[in-house]
Amino acid sequence: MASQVVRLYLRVRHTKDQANYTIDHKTFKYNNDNYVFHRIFSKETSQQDLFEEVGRPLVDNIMRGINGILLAYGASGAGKTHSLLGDHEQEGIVQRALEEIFQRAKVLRTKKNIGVVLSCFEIDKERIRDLARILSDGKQHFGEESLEIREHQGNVYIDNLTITQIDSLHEALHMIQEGRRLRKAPDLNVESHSLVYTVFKITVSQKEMNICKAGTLTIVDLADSDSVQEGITKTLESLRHLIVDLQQGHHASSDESTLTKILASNLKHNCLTSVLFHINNSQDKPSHNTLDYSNNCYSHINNPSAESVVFKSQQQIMRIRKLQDEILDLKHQIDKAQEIHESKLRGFGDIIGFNIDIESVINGNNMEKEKKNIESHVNSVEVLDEVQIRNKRLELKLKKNSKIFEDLQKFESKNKDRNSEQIKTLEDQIKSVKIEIIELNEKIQENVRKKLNSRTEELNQVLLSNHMELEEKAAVIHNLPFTLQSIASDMRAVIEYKELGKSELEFELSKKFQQNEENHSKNMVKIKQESEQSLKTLDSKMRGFETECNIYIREKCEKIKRIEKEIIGLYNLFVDHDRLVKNIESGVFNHGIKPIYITIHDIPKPPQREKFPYLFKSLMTNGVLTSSKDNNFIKISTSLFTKKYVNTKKNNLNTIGTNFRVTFPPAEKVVEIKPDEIDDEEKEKEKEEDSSEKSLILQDEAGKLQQKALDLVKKVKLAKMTINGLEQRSEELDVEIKKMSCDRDKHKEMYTNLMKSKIESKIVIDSQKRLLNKYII
Ligand SMILES: Nc1ncnc2c1ncn2[C@@H]1O[C@H](COP(=O)(O)OP(=O)(O)OP(=O)(O)O)[C@@H](O)[C@H]1O
Repeated sequence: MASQVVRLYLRVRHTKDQANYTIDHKTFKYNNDNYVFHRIFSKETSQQDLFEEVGRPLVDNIMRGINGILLAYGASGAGKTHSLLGDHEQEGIVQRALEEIFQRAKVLRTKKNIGVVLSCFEIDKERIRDLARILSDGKQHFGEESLEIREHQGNVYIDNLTITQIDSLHEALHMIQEGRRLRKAPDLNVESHSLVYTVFKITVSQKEMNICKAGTLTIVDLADSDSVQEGITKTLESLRHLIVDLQQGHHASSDESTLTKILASNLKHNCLTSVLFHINNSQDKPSHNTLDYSNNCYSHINNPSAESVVFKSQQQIMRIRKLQDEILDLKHQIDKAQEIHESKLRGFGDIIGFNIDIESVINGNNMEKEKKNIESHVNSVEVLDEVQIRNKRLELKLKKNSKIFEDLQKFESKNKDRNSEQIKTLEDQIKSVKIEIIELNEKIQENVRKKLNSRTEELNQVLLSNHMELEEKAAVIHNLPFTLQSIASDMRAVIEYKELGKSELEFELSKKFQQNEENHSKNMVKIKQESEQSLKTLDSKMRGFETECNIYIREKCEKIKRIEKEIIGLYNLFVDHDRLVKNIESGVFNHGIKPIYITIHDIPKPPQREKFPYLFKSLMTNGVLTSSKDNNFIKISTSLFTKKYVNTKKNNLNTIGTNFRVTFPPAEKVVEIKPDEIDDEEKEKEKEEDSSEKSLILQDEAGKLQQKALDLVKKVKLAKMTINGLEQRSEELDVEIKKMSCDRDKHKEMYTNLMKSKIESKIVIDSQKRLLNKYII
């Protein structure tokens, strides 16, 4: 039966100085409770010390072919991963164990065939995820599917798990590093990997002659012990049962959880299980889960007899090996002694001339008979005494040796029974390893076959495509000289064309530039001239306006003066006229019935017409006065001339409103009223009326003049506006001139740009020339 040893350790992570608990080498005291461990590691314990105490015994065992399990237990952040994997400054137990294994393997490889295989996976809610799936492209991939646990002839194994043959420490560390990196979403959710178990499995196999032994070390970074997740508490509980069962020598029930099922494969054979509990003292109260759990385990394991089982069997193995060596040594000694004895007997027989039956002497069959025979023959010889003494000594030695031999045979047969059990277990182990190896081989072969097939297919395809490509390339190469020749000729043509184009371009550019310059200067001159001309015209126009205005104003002033004179004259006339009118009215119109005849010459119109040309003209145009063709009568139809000139016919006097129609009767019937007969008063009245009429006309005239003056002002304003417009235009012209100078600058810039592009195109042409030369070469 396989023997088991369980060791419990505690590592306390100190992040606080004061704590309400004390620790010593083996006991953790919290309030009144004592928790005992095989060893407690405090803050002073370095990673190396931890490895020496916890890791090295496990490494020693797997190098002897004894399995090992290391479980890191504790709340999240207590330091489980730190102990197992460490950080970039301080490596953990896993790396140090691998270092130790590879160091030992290096020494052992001179005598033995050593193989190290590594696998890492994690258990997340009872699902197994392979962390080290290395595909053909050599990259580490994250297997998403859950792997299955299978059993074959009592051996538990994970189907399809990547088991990597590791040849160097560097490879192993790289794989551990990758496995650690690939743990479930470590970057996205810091706490997520506290809920999964990370497992690293290291198997070291050794083969010497036909003897093969292998030991597997399974290292588990357990999930957060404080987690209330049902799956985790269940697994930890089943693990505790497993540990306790192992300690009590019961059959370990491993069906409860995935983890315990996996561990069971290690526990089938001799196994050393170490549980490293972790506590972080930053919490005011240490994690009771951890302490209670450890306490539960410890109460069952503190039984030294159990621990001694494995050591006893180890001692036995050592003792057996020692005894076997001793037996071989003794056998060798006996053979040597026999050889010496034989040669001496032969020498002695030669001396005494007696043929001794050496076989019988050695076998001791006829020892007594031979002795007597010898004694009877050599009694007389002194030498015989010496021979006898020697013989006796030899006899004694022989007896002693045969006794030892018997003892050894007895011991061997005794040990044989004990060894047979050990050998049986070893054989079992070898068988299981062999099966594993065969399965692995089969898997590897299948994988290799699949990969080979796919690779061959790929290669065939590649070959086919390469072949086609090569053929295409060959065709291209075949046509290359022609293509190159045509390219060369094309290039030559291009260069020639470009050179031509270049000179043409240069010529055109310089021509354009010159043209631009000329146009520009011409434009400038033209604009200048135009602007000067327009300014001059404006000036002359202004001057013309001014003189015109002056003349007009002068004329008008003269006119006004004349009108003033007229008004004065009219005023004088008015006085006479008024008097005349008054006379007429007093004589005839006061009652409106008396016929009055007025001869045409009484009307001052004809003589007045020349006298007051403006006034008459105005009266005529306004329809105030209308004369008949024969000048026989004058029609007065305006209110302005009410009661001024009245011609009456007998019984033919019409009065229409304030207007009077004056009709001149035929000559024979006209009663001539001579001017002398008209009263002075009437004359005065007439004059007055006339002058008022004239003054009105003059007023009217003055209004018109005013109107004209206003028109003139308007014209002046218009002229001013025109001047302003012209000024504006000249400003605009200034702006245009500026713009033109800007354009000139732009043209200059364009010219420089064109020159630049010319240089660039020259460079391109040169490079193409060079390329062409290359092609030609
Ligand atoms: N003894 C120690 N010395 C120095 N640093 C430590 C120690 N123990 C833990 N740490 C640091 O504390 C942090 C948390 O530790 P770690 O990740 O090992 O805890 P954990 O128990 O594995 O937590 P989880 O279960 O959440 O993964 C890490 O940064 C680690 O480097």
